[in-house]
Amino acid sequence: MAGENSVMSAQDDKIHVDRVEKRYQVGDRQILALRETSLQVKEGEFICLVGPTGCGKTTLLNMIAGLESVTSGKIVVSGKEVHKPGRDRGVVFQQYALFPWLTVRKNVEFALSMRGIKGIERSEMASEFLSLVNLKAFENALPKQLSGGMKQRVALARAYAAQPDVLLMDEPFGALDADTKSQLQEDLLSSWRQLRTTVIFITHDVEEAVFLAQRVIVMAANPGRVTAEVKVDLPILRDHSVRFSSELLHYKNDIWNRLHSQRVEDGLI
Ligand SMILES: Nc1ncnc2c1ncn2[C@@H]1O[C@H](COP(=O)(O)OP(=O)(O)OP(=O)(O)O)[C@@H](O)[C@H]1O
Repeated sequence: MAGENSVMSAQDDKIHVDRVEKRYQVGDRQILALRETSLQVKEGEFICLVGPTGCGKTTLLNMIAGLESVTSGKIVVSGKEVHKPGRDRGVVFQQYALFPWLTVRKNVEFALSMRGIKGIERSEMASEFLSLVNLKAFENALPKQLSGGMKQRVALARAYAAQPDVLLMDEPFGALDADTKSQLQEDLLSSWRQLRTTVIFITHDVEEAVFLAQRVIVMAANPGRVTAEVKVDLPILRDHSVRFSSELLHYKNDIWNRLHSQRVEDGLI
């Protein structure tokens, strides 16, 4: 792995993906979805995974979530080997997995109930998380009355309310228009600065990856693998001005070039 930031001590790691491989059997064919892959993520770090379709981003995320098993190697989160899903790891998908029969507030309160929080405390905490994603005014609406961006905000509030140690996000803003997407990116960063959850975020959008991440993991397909890590040294406070800065453009071009040269090297173009 061409890692600029791969020297990290094991005790700093919140997530340690250790020589993990994933194979799927499809009929009499074996698919190597992820070739031996290692990755370390520090507590409170925000990393993005980028790469072409089929490079194993979702597979890797699902294995960290415990939704998929590893074929070999191991994944350790907070010092414990992952064998199944757990409340320490929250997942946010592209499709907002909300309960359609519950109001916005009840959707968020549900996550708090799962943590055993009841009564006034639950109600107050739900209000805080709804304010965090700017949805207080819509707390009594049902999901079907909301736009895509608003539904995704509810999904975020619910994920935050579950207070996972690790937030795993699979293209959560992929289906949104550009304006809503930028707003949600800025909101996500501002919530992350407050909550300091460890985040792994998948995206196809290189600009989104650079804007959000402290480190971008670049992947390639056939077989799925990590080909580079790029440390993003942009200010921790990233607003609109950072989005159009020459520094961001520099990182964006660097990652584009890496993705492009990998495709050339793999004989795909
Ligand atoms: N359940 C499955 N059974 C068989 N093959 C699978 C399964 N899930 C994923 N794959 C294969 O594993 C490889 C990696 O898939 P994965 O969905 O992880 O890629 P991805 O990088 O997330 O792609 P995309 O960007 O299109 O979402 C692909 O070749 C895919 O076809």
